[in-house]
Amino acid sequence: MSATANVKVVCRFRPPNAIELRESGGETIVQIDEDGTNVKLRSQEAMKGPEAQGFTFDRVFQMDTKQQEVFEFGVKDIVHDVMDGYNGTVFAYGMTGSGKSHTMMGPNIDDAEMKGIIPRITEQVFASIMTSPANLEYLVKVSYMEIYMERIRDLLSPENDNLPVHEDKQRGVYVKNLSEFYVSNSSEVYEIMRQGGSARAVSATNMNAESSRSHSIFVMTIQARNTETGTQKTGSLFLVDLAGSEKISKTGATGQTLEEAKKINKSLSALGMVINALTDGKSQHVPYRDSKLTRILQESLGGNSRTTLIINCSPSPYNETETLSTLRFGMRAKSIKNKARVNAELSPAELKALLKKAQRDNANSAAYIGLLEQEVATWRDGGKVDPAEWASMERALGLGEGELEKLVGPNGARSNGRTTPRPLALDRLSEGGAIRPDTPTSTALGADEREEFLKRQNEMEDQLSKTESELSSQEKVIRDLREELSSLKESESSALSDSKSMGGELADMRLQLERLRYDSKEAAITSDSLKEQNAELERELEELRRALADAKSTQKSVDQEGKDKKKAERMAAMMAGFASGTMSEAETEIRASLARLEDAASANKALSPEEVAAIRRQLEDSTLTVREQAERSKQVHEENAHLSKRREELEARLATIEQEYEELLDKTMADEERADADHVQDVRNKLEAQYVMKLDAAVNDLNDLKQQLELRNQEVRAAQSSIEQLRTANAELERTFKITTASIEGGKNLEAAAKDLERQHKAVAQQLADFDAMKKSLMRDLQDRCEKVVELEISLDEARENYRNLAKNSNSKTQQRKMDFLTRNLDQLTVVQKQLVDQNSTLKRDVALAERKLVARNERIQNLEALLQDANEKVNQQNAKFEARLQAVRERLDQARAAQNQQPAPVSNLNFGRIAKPLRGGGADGEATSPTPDRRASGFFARFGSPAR
Ligand SMILES: Nc1ncnc2c1ncn2[C@@H]1O[C@H](COP(=O)(O)OP(=O)(O)OP(=O)(O)O)[C@@H](O)[C@H]1O
Repeated sequence: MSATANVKVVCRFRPPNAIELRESGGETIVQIDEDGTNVKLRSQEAMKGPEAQGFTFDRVFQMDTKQQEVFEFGVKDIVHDVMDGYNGTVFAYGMTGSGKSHTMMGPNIDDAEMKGIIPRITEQVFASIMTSPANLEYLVKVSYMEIYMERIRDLLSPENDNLPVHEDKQRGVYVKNLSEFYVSNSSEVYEIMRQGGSARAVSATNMNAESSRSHSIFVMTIQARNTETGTQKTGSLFLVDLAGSEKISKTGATGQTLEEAKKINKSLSALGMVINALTDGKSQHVPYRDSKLTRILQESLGGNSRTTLIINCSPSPYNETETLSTLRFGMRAKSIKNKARVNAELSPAELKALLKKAQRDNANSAAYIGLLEQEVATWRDGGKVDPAEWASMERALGLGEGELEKLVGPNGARSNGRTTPRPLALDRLSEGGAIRPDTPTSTALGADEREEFLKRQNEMEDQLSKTESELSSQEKVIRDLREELSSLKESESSALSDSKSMGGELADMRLQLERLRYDSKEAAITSDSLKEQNAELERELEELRRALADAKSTQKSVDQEGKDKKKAERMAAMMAGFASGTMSEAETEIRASLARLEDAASANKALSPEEVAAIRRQLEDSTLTVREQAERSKQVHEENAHLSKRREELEARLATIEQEYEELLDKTMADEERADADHVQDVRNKLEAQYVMKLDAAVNDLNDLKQQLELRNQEVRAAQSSIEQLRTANAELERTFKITTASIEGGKNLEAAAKDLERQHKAVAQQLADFDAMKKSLMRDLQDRCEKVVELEISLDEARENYRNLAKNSNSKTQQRKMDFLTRNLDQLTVVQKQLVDQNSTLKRDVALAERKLVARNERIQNLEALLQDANEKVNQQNAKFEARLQAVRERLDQARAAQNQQPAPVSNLNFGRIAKPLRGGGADGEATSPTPDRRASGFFARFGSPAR
């Protein structure tokens, strides 16, 4: 039931790929002989030794070999073996991108032309079941796993990571907890392949856009049960797509891909070591346990398996080194010897027969032992036993000489020329029970010890796997955390850099703000200083004005002094005129009367009544005259009052004119200060015209007034002289009256006359006193008026002088100088004022500019502050996000920690394959010719009590 056979090795070259075409222009270095069994690379021609002849394999496939052809020659037979209860292995080996996956699975499992070996095997299995005898019932189950980063992962339940490898007496080496799906047709297998394939670890490298980063192992277990005999055979087919060996320099692997490459290369080198140990003929120990791959393939390499190795190679010189290495690997593997046997379980009847036989054998052995013990006892007692009497199985069984040999054959055990055959039933039993090859470690152990060893080993594997799982989940958590941390660090660093740049901007802005504030302050200071300068200049201007006004007032006071002098002179002249008045006629008459009275008195003679009457008349006349004069004086007084009023009006008008003149002059000066020299002349001309007009009017008024005053003066003078005359006449009369009084003392008539005269004299004296008082007041009044007239005349003269000065219009040198001085001053003032105005306007412009800038900068500052606020908000938001992410990471960490202690339940999207579906042989070799669904599933229905059976 067992047969030793070498590993079958086939070699397949693929067409050059794009990189090779680019690098080597499609050149190939492969020579395959006509038999299609030997391949020689170009470099081998120059070699010496065995490799110079090339490499010989069971078959070498050209670049254009079809998938079907590879299947037909390479693996089709294995399908039959597996269905007969043998284990089978097909595995593809080669550098990355050499076509392993293309060969094993194919680019598309639904493409009849391109589908690879695994789908074809699947179809072949179900086709074989269809053609197998009807008394055979099959159960087909599949598993799909990968070894990724030295961890076994169930591709049909990817959450089952890091599964442990176990070994026991019955099953040999197997993966514990690997999910198995019962399948009843190719479609279900394809579905499983698709699902498992989608879970595989694949990455793009420089050498292969879809590089397998794991070793994938598709396991198909076929259990065939003979429904008649109860015999059961189980064959497992391992379809292995190894990850490709790769040169890091070529694949450009980095990071995780580099880690994967390291693990891939390590496990492939472990495979190479196992093959070396198996083939060098010296090694006592085969290092199966050095990697998960070799551990799983333990049965396939040097064990209970019929194995085919497909080495995939590149034909291009670009990959010649790798191809040579692959070919050498294939050559070494070719010499591995496997001892495949049928994995059969005996039926109860067979077991019974065997038991019976064993019991019989046992009885024979007991008889033989009895004979031996007798012989031993004789020998021990010092006796001798004749050689013909020696105990033998033949004697124990009562057989004749040589009959036993005939019975057991030449292989029977011989001891000291005695045949001691091993019981056939035991052989058979031991064959059925010990179907697994012993592991190197356990070969030296007894059966019980070996079992104990395996049990212990499995426990340790479980622990190891658990620890590895924990470690890996810890590593995953750590990796995740590191990633989170790095992303958080990145975001933190970006936030920091943002914050820094914003801080920089903020600092810049603050600096700008500071500078602006400083500029603004400076501008304010400059503005203040300019204002001060302006005020200073205005003060200077004011002082100049004041100086000008002082000069004017000084001029005025000088003029006033001259004016006062002139006034005094004129007053003296005017008053002198009043002093030399002529006597009036009445005064003369009175004086004549008085003279007569005095004469009469001196002559001491009495006056005649005529003379008294004459004097009386004269007195009455003089009284009348005095009255008239008083009346006249009153009128003059009234007229004077009227004139005074008029004069006051004129004075007021003159004052107004002067004031206007002053204002005009000031205005002109101010205008002159502001206006150009041309304007000064215009204004001056206008002023002169106005002044001349007003002066003419004033002169006319003054002339009128003067004339009137002259008339009044004359009248006053006349009245004064009459009064004087009357006074003199009155005095004369008094004197005369005294004389008359004295002369009348002698006569009574005279006494009365004298009394009467006395009364008259008193009345006249009274009148004269009144007249004197009136005269005095008139004189005072007159003096006042004269003063005013003189003042008016002086004013008039001044006005005239001014007028003349103005009329001369700078003809006067003094005036010219004054004008020049004033013009210079005015020019200077104009220049200064212009400068000030310029400065002022420049300053105003600057201030306006600075204010505008200030406003703009304030706006910018506000904007920047708003930006800053935004940035702060963003930073806060980022911080909040960061916190939230940190919290999430913490939660995930907690969850991961909590999950560590819980074994995840297998999850699969596959909604079939969990219940065994036995398939009945199609009966092509038996009574039935065409399979029917009922027949195929008969076992299933039988098992679940279906009425179909
Ligand atoms: N015999 C062939 N004919 C045509 N194209 C092929 C052949 N063999 C491989 N290829 C193509 O070469 C590329 C690489 O093949 P594949 O992925 O099977 O390589 P691999 O050995 O599995 O690589 P890796 O070890 O990196 O997974 C694929 O695009 C595939 O279609």
